[in-house]
Amino acid sequence: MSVTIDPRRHDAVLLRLGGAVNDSVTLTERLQRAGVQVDTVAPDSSSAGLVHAAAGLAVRPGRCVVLTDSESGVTAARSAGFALVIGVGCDGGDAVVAGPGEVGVRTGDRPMSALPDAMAALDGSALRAALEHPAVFFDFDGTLSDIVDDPDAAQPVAGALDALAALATRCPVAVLSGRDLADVRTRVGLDGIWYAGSHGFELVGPDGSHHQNDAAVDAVLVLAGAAGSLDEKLGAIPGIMVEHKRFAVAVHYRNAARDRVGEVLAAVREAGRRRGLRVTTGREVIELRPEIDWDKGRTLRWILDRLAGVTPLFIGDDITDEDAFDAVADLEGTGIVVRHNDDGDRATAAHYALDSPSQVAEFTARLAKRLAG
Ligand SMILES: O=P(O)(O)OC[C@H]1O[C@H](O[C@H]2O[C@H](CO)[C@@H](O)[C@H](O)[C@H]2O)[C@H](O)[C@@H](O)[C@@H]1O
Repeated sequence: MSVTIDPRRHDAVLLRLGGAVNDSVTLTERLQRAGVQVDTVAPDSSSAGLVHAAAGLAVRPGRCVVLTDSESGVTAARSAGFALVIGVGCDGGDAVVAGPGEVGVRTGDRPMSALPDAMAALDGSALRAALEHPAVFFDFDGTLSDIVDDPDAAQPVAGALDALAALATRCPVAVLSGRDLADVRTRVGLDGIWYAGSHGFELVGPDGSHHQNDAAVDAVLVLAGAAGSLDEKLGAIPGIMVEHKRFAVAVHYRNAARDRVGEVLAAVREAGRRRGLRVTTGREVIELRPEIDWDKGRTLRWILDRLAGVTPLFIGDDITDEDAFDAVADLEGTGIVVRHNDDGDRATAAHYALDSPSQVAEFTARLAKRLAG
């Protein structure tokens, strides 16, 4: 089973190894070169010990990997909600490897803070070629809308809808959201653009045609069951909110006490394993989705296949937007990340950055003007 540590999702790796494990030094060097911290913990570290070690690196378990060669290590890491548990020759984790040499490390991303400013690139000549015939894709939360404590209160920032409407008269425009399709469509409310909900499992085209990923339909009932039991199990924890969407279940912990987050992450990961669902994470949220190779990157490609002669530009802020950044990079398009601090100065595959949803609205208005000639 191949497994890759991804600096966009993982800030650190804890090595909880009892036996002499070959290649752990080489893995440590590869991780450090990619900007991922590494620490060695005692081979009998408990859940609390692992959490303490992560805290010592100023890293949350939800963004930390544990590499362990014992079942007790797997159990300890899992029950504390660690992001990825890799077993060296032992089962029960998210992946099993024969040795650290088999663990891949993604390279080539940059911290958000190191990216050039997208507005300056638009005003100068850097984006000229890329924006000759663009199709522009937007994420919703954290991109068109400020992040707020109550997911139901999120609205597009001032100027965003006018700018989107102006842009849509000049080029294809799409909003690719993790929200339910009906939810994001209502919040944006513009006709004549593409909308994708639940990270792309369901879409509506500019002509109103509806599309869905048929392979995901079987998971709808499973997701409903998971939403119900997670609500029962976690709903009483102050600050936890379970959002049930047609093709996903999001468990929000933005408003929960920090010392309750580990058990929430662990419970959602366990539910995902038991029900054969995929687990993904976002800004103070952990989600279950159908176990299908489908995401915002695939969705962007699917839409592009139905448009002719355009170059994609994608603007997003979250980990789930990184799939779309990978896709646009592949397609020689442009990725713009909206900076934030929920995951520290995390790595991203985007090419440029903006500082806030208000800047996204301003960028979009300027782009619409530019395309109008
Ligand atoms: O892909 P997106 O359109 O960005 O959707 C991602 C998730 O956004 C929402 O949650 C996030 O925004 C909330 C409102 O600002 C915030 O309270 C929460 O902490 C964020 O995770 C939405 O509720 C989720 O369903 C989306 O998956």
